[in-house]
This record gives sequence, structure tokens and C-alpha cells, in this order.
Amino acid sequence: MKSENYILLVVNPIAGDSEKDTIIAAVESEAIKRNYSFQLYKTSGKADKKAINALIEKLKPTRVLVAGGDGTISMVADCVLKKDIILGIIPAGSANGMAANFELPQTLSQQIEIAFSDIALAIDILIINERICLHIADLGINAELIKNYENSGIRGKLGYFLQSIPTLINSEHPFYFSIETEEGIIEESGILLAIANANKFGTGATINPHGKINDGKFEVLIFKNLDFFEIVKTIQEKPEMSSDFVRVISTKAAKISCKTKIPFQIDGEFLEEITSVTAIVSKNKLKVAVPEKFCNLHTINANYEY
Ligand SMILES: Nc1ncnc2c1ncn2[C@@H]1O[C@H](COP(=O)(O)OP(=O)(O)OP(=O)(O)O)[C@@H](O)[C@H]1O
Repeated sequence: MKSENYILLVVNPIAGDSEKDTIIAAVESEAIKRNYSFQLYKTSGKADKKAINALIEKLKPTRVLVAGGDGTISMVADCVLKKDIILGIIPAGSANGMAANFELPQTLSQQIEIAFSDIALAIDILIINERICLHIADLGINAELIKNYENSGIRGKLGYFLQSIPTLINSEHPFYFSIETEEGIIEESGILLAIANANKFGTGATINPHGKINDGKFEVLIFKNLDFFEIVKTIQEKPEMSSDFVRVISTKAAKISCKTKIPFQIDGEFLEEITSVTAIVSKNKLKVAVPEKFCNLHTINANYEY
């Protein structure tokens, strides 16, 4: 065994309300098969980032795998960023937005195959209010739903489902946003403002069909109303949504101000109710192991400057 060649597996034991022993055993077995030394870290919800950083410093793994929801994936991504480490994702959350975006397969054995493969895409990351965002942050009813879900104590898809109707009834939308980009200032009201690096929410809803995760830009999308027919369109891969339903601004940086405090989430994790958000594309890219098909779709990387 090459003792210097470590694989670190970070597991969130409570993510998605599912058992993780099967994942741990399968990853460990694959690591041994490929002559890696294997180290497991189970998150506790307290000081995990510090502990993971210490393990990375000590073991110098060439690859870090993460089994959890988007919140855990984002935390681990922050630990491997700026280091020569490939991130492998085993989706195990309630709503796996990153996995949906990377078109990761459904079966554990296929997910492990990809997480160990050398096909890696260097993706953009966003810095939003000084935190890392890989996927989608938003202000409004989706963040409110996540807040109610996290407070309910019922995890998994059922937890989201049970909170969806009360959230819609009790939400104080519309919210009023002012968005400042290099193009100027725009005022708009809506139910939800998304800051999207990727295309889809964890539910699979495509809210940003034309966004590219490695083009050096992100999209600010203001969803103006709860138009049922437009919402249904988001189950398609490339929905053409009406401009009466959503306004899209593609940019490298944005400052968003709100008149009142609005629920805010990043990568599926409710943070707080806030009145201002700044978002910028970071120069640091993150290497993520992805399916070959997904990687090929992104190989014609635009020449861009930050
Ligand atoms: N052992 C633990 N006990 C309680 N909470 C934990 C533990 N480990 C991590 N957490 C918390 O889990 C949250 C992250 O959850 P994660 O996003 O991985 O899963 P999820 O919420 O089920 O999935 P998703 O984000 O896809 O909906 C963080 O708030 C973190 O503090």
C-alpha cells in the first residue's frame, strides 16, 4: 500500500436522513482496491471545517470524497480549494443540487467510479457575503422553505414537502430588490432572487438553463411571481421561461440590497435574514470529479478575464 497516497472520506451522518454505513464500506473497499490509504471523518456539526483542514494538512490526500448534502459538499470544497486535490461527490443529502447539476448517476457503484476517476472539471466558485457558493444562493421563498425545514426537525424529502404549503401561505412576498452590476442598477420585485453558478435546484428544477459552471460568470435571476405554468416548465432540461416570469442578469459581480430583511441561503443551508448581499466570481477554481459526458460538454471553455 502507498501509505503516502491518502483518500479522505468526509461523511455527514445525518444528511438526507439515510444510513451511511453502506457508502463508507463501499468507498473504503474501492480505496483499498486502488492502493490508497483510507481515512474516514464523520461530521459532528461543530468545528468540522477546522478538523477537516487539520486532516488534509496531516495526510496530504490527493483526493477528498464527500458523502452528504450540499451544505457538507460546500464546506469540504472550501477546505480543498487552492490545494491540488480533486473533490469526489457521493450525493447523500435531502435535495442533492450539486449532484443534479453534475449529472451524477443514481447508483452508488457508479457514483464511486466517478468520484475515483481522473476526469475532473475546474469549476467556478462564487464568494457571497464572504462565504463560498458552488451552486445556488437565494433570497426569498426558497430560503424561507429551507429555514422552515431546518426548524421542523423532520429531515429528508418528506420534511421539505411538509413545509412547502405553510411556507407559501405564510411568506411575506413580494420582496423588493435593488441589483447593482457593471451594467448599472436595476429595481425589481419578486418572490425569489437566485444567485446561480449552476443550473438546477436540488429538486431538479432548472432555474438557470443557460448558465455555465466554468464560464467565469454567474446569473442573478429574479422570479417575479408564482406562475404555475412557468414553474412546471422548469422540469425540462432547457426551459424557455417568459420574461414576465423571470429576469436574468449575467455578471461577474453583483450587489443586492433589499428594503426589508429577507431569508437567505447558500447551497441549501439557511443562513439568516438579511438586507444586503455581495457576490463575486472567485479566481480560484475547484477541481471536481464529474461524468465524462458532463466534462465534455464543458471543454470548450470560454476565454475570459476576471
Ligand atoms: N453529526 C451531526 N449532527 C447534527 N448536525 C450535523 C452533523 N453533521 C453535520 N451536521 C449539520 O448538517 C448540515 C449540513 O447538512 P447537509 O447539507 O449535508 O445535508 P442535508 O441538509 O440533509 O441535505 P441537503 O443540503 O441536500 O438538503 C450542517 O448544518 C451541519 O452543521
